[in-house]
Amino acid sequence: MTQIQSIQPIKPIIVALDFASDASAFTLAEQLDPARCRLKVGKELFTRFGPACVEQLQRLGFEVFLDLKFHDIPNTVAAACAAAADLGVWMVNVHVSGGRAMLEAARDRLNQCTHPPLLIGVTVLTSLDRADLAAIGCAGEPHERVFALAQLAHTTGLDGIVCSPHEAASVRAGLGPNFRLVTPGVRPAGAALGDQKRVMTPAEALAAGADYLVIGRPITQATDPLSALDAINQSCLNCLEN
Ligand SMILES: O=c1ccn([C@@H]2O[C@H](COP(=O)(O)O)[C@@H](O)[C@H]2O)c(=O)[nH]1
Repeated sequence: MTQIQSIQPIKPIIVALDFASDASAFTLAEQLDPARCRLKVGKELFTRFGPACVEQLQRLGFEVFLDLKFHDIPNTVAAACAAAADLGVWMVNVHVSGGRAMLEAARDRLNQCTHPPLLIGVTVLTSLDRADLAAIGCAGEPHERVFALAQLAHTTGLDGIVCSPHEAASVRAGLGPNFRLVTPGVRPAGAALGDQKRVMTPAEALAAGADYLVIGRPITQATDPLSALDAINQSCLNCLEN
């Protein structure tokens, strides 16, 4: 398999802790190893349990991706990004469709922070296909819109984007090895897709140039989440070695 050049990290998996109970999230986190994965706190966990749950996961030694997908007027998004930096998270994200001024405001505010998190732009949600985009007035293929949004994120100084693995190779080729590609929409072969529409396996996503793979239910809903993560990590290792 040809490895597309990128800044592949040693631990590409970000486990999405989408739980309604903080006890369930922490029970899983306490079994996981911060040397082998990062964690993602999204809207459900954060809305129920707030910054305290992020701090508790960081105390366990994990780097946390705060996935709140900020999308608002520039002043509001910049302030929210500063709040995320104060929380000490590793990565934070905003919707690129919030526009140039919003992206620049977020970038400028984080540049003033001592330890800024990686600033990542969400392009086209992995649950959307061409028909879904058409229904919200966006003509064309998802990859075309992803690439246009990726270019805007790149020119406004973001550290990378969220896209599906399907767009990773073209964005990597167009925007170079240092632009971080974070891909949800990742499913081990045979796993249920759920609401994801633009999907690849972990090895395929890495081979396409993804840096970080966001994986939730295939790990968190598995009978044995640790074995599921180990198997995915092994498939990633095999891919990176080949
Ligand atoms: O385009 C996007 C952006 C974010 N997500 C988030 O990733 C995880 C995926 O979870 P799975 O259980 O592996 O489907 C979830 O937290 C989403 O909010 C995404 O899926 N697509």
